Amino acid sequence: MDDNARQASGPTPARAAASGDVVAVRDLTKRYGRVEALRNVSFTVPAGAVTGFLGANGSGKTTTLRILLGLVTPTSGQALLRDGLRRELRSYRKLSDPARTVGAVLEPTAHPARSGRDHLRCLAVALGLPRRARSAAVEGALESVDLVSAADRPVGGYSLGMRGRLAIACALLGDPELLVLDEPANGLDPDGIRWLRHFLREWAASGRCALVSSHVLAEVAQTVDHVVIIDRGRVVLAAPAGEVGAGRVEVRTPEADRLAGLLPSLLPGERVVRTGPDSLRLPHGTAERVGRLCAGHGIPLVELHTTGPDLERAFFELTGQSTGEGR
Ligand SMILES: Nc1ncnc2c1ncn2[C@@H]1O[C@H](COP(=O)(O)OP(=O)(O)OP(=O)(O)O)[C@@H](O)[C@H]1O
Repeated sequence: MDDNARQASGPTPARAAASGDVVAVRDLTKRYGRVEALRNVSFTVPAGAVTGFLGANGSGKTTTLRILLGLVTPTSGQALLRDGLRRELRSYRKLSDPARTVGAVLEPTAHPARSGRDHLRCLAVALGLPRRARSAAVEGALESVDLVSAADRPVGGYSLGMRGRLAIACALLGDPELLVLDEPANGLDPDGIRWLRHFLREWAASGRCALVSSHVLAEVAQTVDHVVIIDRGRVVLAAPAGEVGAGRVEVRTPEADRLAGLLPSLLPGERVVRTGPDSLRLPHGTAERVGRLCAGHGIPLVELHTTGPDLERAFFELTGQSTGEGR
């Protein structure tokens, strides 16, 4: 499908931006026999934002999301959602209106012989949507994911991207405040990933929020406002995306010892990290001062460069992955 055509639609801008947290995960531990899938996992998901839930395969993302959705019981701890009607945090099973609170895609499934529209109609009944609201909910969801033109075709003939979009349409049916998507970019082509990013940005712009898991950081890095990074069942970072992986200045010189000795007095207060026998790392914004300092003291520079904020680098450092993994 033409990307511009896809971008013309998106979630309906309906709600005023909400505030506060819509998810609070507190001290979640889950053991499967000897396997400790989660240990003391805690994080929150803010309203009106896309939160990326990132980690390598087997790090505990799906287990966390399944607990959040009441599908798995934790060994200890809590996973709470803001109840759509009562505006207080509750476990999924105690929500007064689960479909309006959270729409989720964990494992997309649809009967291959059924059309996308029929699949959504059946689900609208199963969700208990009022009869008079069902048709509008189904058509609205189809429009939001750009599937109107393919809605009457059997799902068996859909591409992977179309199936992914149908799964998101299912999650939209109850008009939820929160979308929970487990690895939605899996198997998507670049066009499909672009569509997903745009969809999520529009979704957040309409005042709602999403919790999106991925083991491939590059798929979601441009889209997320907040990140929660999980590694081997433990949260290693939870922060606004802009604060993760702050930029820095890398310096390489055969006279690194001499430079390191001069820096504290000439750049007071700046943190200097010795990264190797001939290399140093300084905070973002120090490059010009370091360059002048080296020129003034006759210190030869082999390399002086600034890197921008880099979520990807932070992700790989925190999870101990090499940059080639998971791609
Ligand atoms: N039902 C289960 N029984 C036993 N072990 C399980 C079960 N479900 C998950 N695990 C284990 O818990 C750990 C976390 O798995 P989980 O599926 O939550 O990770 P994930 O981050 O979602 O990984 P992926 O990206 O591969 O889906 C893994 O070691 C996994 O093997």
